[in-house]
This record gives sequence, C-alpha cells and structure tokens, in this order.
Amino acid sequence: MWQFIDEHWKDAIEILVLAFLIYQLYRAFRATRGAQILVGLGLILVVLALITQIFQFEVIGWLITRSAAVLAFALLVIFQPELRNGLARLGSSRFFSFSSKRRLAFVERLADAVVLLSKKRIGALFAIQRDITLKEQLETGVVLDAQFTPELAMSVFFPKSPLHDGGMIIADDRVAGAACVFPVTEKEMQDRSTGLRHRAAIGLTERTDAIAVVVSEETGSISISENGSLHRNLTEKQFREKISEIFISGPPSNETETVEKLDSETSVSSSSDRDMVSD
Ligand SMILES: Nc1ncnc2c1ncn2[C@@H]1O[C@H](COP(=O)(O)OP(=O)(O)OP(=O)(O)O)[C@@H](O)[C@H]1O
Repeated sequence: MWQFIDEHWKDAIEILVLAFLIYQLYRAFRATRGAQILVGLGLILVVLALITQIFQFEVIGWLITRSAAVLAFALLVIFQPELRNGLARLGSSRFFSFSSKRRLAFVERLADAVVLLSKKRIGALFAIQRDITLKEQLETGVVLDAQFTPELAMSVFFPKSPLHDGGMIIADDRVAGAACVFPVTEKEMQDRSTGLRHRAAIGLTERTDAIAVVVSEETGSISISENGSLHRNLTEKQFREKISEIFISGPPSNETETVEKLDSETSVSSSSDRDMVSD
C-alpha cells in the first residue's frame, strides 16, 4: 500500500493539475460555439484512444500521435476569435482613460438619453467601447465622430431616421458611429421571445469587453449587457446605479450615495463638462 502511494503520488498530482486545467479551459469557452467543437473532438479522441489501447490498433495509435500537431493547429484556428479577445484583454490596460469628471458627465448624458428613449418607446442599442476596439463593428455602419447628447441619440434612433437601424457605438465618450451591425449571440436563449436587438447586445459583449445598453421598442424596457449576460427590465434608478457602478465607481459600498453624487455634481458642472468633451 505505502509502496503504491510512494510510486504514484506524482501521478495523482499530475492528474489533478490536468483536471484543473481542462476544467478552466472548459469554463472559459463553454458559452462559445467552440466549446461544442472542443467537447466533440475530445470525445472522439478519448474513444479512439481507448479502442486503440484495448485492441492494440497500431495504425490508429500512430495516427493519433501524428495528428496531435495538426490538432493543435486546428484548435488555434477554431478558437481564433476567443484567443484574440483573451489576448486583447490581457494586453490592454486603458480603461476609460479620461477624467472622472468627464466620465460623470458622460454617464449622466447616457442615462438621460436612455430614460428619454424608454419613455418614448423608441428602440435603441448602444455599445460603449472599453479596452477592446469596436473598429470592426464600426466599419459596418456610418462613422459620425460627434459629441454624445440625448438629443443626438433621439434623432439617430427616431424610427424614420436613416440611421435608426442597428447600434450606436460610443468610444471615449463620443459617438463614433451609428447603424452598426453587432454579432448576434449563438447562445440558446431561455426566453425565446428575446429579439435580435437584445441578442446583438449579448453577442457583442460576449466577444468584447464593451457594455451594451438596449431600449426595447416594444416595451420601453431598459437592459444592460456585460460579459455576455443581460440585466433586463431595469428601472431608471437601477439603470443609473448600474452604469455609475460600471463607469465611475466600480461596485459601490453605498449605491445611493454614488447616484446622488452623480446627480448633484453633474447638475453643477454639466455645462463645463460638455465643453470638455468637444475638446
Ligand atoms: N445584429 C444587429 N446589430 C445591431 N442591431 C440589430 C441587429 N439585429 C437587429 N438589430 C436592431 O434590432 C431591431 C429589431 O429588433 P427586434 O424587434 O428583433 O429585437 P428585440 O430585441 O425584440 O427588440 P424590441 O424589444 O425593441 O422589439 C432592428 O430593427 C435593428 O435596428
């Protein structure tokens, strides 16, 4: 017994390390299209390896060993979007780099725009760029490079406007473009009634670190998508708290304090901040 433990304790640690790595890999990719492919490939390999061991198939065994390099290359190609996003997240450090005063003003204007759109039941989709560039999505729409104001948002999303279809991209608190097409999530949605606008918001935040905000045309409801999950049907207060949390404070110790601070500071400084944005 002790001899067995003495001989195999290293194997046990190796198995634990491998299991941990495989589980982390699965967790990282489980929500993606690639996960199904990975599980499929893994299953085929395990079954083939077992059969080869049992029946001592030399050719299949040889093929499995030789195809390892090809398989590794294939995995790189299959997971290229996920790897690219992962590396971009690792490599970037800039997060909403402008001053907190300017951020505060932007958040206030965004909240005003979204609440106004919601009250008027005008459907809208915003993507707020963070570290990962949304250049690719911007190329599908119309470049604007304008100061973000509630009035501009209303004009763009007004149903008869030429730019109302698609999403607005906001980068560095300015409107980079509108009528942009975002990738739609491939996740099976529990709620089958989730339409394309909401799916596009989820799809974009699955692939990038952007924040997406959706106003439903049907119900006027406000939702925020972050990291591929959707916080639906937020009240005005919840929405203001959530975006303040994301762009200003991080998870606040006292949420109401943050929102009150946002309200008072912005009302005092809004005109000067708006000038700063157009600098
Ligand atoms: N891939 C996409 N990228 C950006 N915008 C999109 C995309 N697909 C659809 N949209 C926008 O969503 C609108 C259609 O929304 P749809 O009714 O399917 O979604 P919804 O989530 O049910 O929203 P709503 O509650 O507003 O109806 C389109 O007119 C278009 O403006």
